[in-house]
Amino acid sequence: MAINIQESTFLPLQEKIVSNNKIARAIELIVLSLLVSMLVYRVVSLKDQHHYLPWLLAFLCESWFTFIWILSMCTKWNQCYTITYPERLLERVNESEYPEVDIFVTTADPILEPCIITMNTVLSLLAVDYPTNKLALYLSDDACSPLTFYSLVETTKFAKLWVPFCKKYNIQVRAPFRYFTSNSTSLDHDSLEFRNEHKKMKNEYDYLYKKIEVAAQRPFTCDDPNSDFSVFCDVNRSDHPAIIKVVSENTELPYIIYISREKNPKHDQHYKAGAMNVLARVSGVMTNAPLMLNVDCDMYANNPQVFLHAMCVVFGYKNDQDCGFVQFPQAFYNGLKDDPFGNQLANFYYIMNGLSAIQGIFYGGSNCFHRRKVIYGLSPNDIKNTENIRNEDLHKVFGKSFELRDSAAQILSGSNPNIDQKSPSCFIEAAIDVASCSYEYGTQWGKKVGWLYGSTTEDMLTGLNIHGRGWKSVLCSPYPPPFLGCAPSTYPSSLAQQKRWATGLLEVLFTDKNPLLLTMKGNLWFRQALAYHWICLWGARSIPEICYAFLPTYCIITGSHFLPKVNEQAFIIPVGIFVIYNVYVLWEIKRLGVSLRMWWNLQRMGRVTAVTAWFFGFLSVVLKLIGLSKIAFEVTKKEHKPNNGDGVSDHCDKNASRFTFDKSPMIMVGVVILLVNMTALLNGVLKLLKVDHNDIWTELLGLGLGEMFCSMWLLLCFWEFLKGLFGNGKYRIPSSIIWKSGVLALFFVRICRRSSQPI
Ligand SMILES: O=c1ccn([C@@H]2O[C@H](COP(=O)(O)OP(=O)(O)O[C@H]3O[C@H](CO)[C@@H](O)[C@H](O)[C@H]3O)[C@@H](O)[C@H]2O)c(=O)[nH]1
Ligand SMILES: [Mn+2]
Repeated sequence: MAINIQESTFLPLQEKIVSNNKIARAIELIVLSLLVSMLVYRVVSLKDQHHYLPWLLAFLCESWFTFIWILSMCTKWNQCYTITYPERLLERVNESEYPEVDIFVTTADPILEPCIITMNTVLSLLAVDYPTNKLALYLSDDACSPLTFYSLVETTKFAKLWVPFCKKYNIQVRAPFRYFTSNSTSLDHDSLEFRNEHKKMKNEYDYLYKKIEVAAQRPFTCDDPNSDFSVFCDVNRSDHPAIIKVVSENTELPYIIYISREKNPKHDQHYKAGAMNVLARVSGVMTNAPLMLNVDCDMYANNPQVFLHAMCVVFGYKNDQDCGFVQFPQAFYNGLKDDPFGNQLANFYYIMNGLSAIQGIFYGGSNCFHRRKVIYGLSPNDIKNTENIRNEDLHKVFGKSFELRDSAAQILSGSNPNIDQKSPSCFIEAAIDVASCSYEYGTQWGKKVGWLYGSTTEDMLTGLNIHGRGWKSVLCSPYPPPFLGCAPSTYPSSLAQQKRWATGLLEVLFTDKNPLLLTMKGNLWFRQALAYHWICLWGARSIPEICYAFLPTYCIITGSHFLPKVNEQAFIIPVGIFVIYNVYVLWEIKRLGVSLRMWWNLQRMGRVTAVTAWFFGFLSVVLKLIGLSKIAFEVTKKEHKPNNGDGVSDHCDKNASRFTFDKSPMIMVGVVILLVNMTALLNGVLKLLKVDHNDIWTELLGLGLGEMFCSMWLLLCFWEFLKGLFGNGKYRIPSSIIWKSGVLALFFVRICRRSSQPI
């Protein structure tokens, strides 16, 4: 794929900009030294304590927090980002030299992931600024739904109008459901012709929308055995043969192929990773493009130049090694104001730019351009001669399909992959073969090649493995945001997502791709390994967070201390940490141009998520490790609000950011923390009321101001839960959960009381 660009005579296609990070580093070092002082203080003053337990626990938790602080500091130490210049690419590289790209879209459930959303993603990708004949779009449908197939067929018809329309008028937003909302349709073209065509497009889209909506409401009939839909008759989504259909081979559009891989309850399906591997193989057989882009079904292309930006990175380095994959950020179009559930990833900014200064951004599962050879397991500089690749070896790695072995050999040897100009439908049989359940047995799929199995965050594991082989990766964040998706819009779905992430991330550490192993045995950089630990330990962080959250109440109830008293000099240390840390995070967030409210939400959700979703993630990994349960990939619900012209309906809905609750036990620890803190505060206040005015200061000191403050802070963090105790309908925490938590809270209080009695 290398093209001859004499770098010296041309301006670069991409540039790495290093940003000044001195102030942030200084503050982080100050916080670190305070954390260390706190630990030292704890060791030194342990002998003066009457109650060892809280002191010891606090010491352990704070050691852990310090460790996490060091991980994040190392990740964020240098900050840089990449900018790309597509106009230079257009000037310099002839369209015919652009590499082919296979586009993968995955969907798993037409109800949780409404077809119309997936189809908008498909349309936005079909219409990108890139030569049509270089693209093939594969839609993987894990639900084996005739509705999805039908929608794709109908969408293809609409695309024949939509794609030329977008290109002719250089439309900026090419997902119709976003385009036809009043705020994005600025009608930049004023001509009568444009207005007519615009109107026509709107009607056609509405028609498509109706058709899909109507089809969703009635079951598919099996009257005509010759119809395209007959294969879907009475199909059981978890037990059916592979269905692969070439929906379009017309040259006006990219190739469009529908895939529903074979499913059989006897075989592990490996969820999304399994789907991705089938996509890799089927596309390998059919089009074998050297690059592949993968997106989640809700991540539509919001910037029509996104492929050009990606090519700037692909062509922008002399060495392929510098760019194993190009990741675009995950941003959301339905993001609620101020991110009440803390799931829009804004606070990742500095971590991401920090990674860019190490080995490169993590693979995020969507919005990523991969090199096929990297996915096929090559290491940098590991281009094989075709003669060296023995057929037997290929067999062991890629499986028995001749077509796939041939195409893989082309990729591995770096020879021009497009010798074969046959159309995809010539390979249906071969494609069905490689989409079968048993195909992977005895091969390296999921182990060394393709998307790796063993974690529900297959993205993290796969990316880690790529970095482990010594590839670097690039984060590219052009404006407007290249992809926009659907963030979970309710608290329960956000919880489920966070739990899946915490589970999958922690699972990564227990595979043979553990970052430390890869640093020792492979080519993962040490600091990159630290960064991987920072993210993979999310689930484990729940334990110290929970312990720490119980300390203030324990101390208040038992009359003991886990923080220095106000009249001690050391009191300044925790106060310093608290103040500096919070002001620092606020400053970080402010620099991103977001509100104070968002800062509060993120900091609050940091506590809440850790003790709820992350804790359950931790538990599921423990259960898996001791062999008691298996982990499933629960798809998050994508909301499609039919826009009635305003397009911003969710933002106007005042209740959208209110917490709703379902029966999930995940929030239980949070409720217990809330209840015990309320008890402790009440306890403290009652004690104060009883004492004499003159003694109030001594009493306050005795109670421990630090502990009282922590307790109050926690109450504020769990404020939404407090509202949930008294809310109505879906805004109320289910009584069963309140009762169970109440019992646990009482139990805790009793233990505290008992341990405070003299033995
Ligand atoms: O059995 C499955 C399960 C899921 N999916 C697809 O996987 C994608 C991601 O699922 P989603 O429920 O949207 O998960 P998110 O948490 O939003 O996704 C993030 O986190 C996942 C790992 O947990 C990554 O796989 C995703 O790429 C990343 O965007 C969707 O397109 C699904 O259709 C499948 O194809 N088959
Ligand atoms: Mn998603």
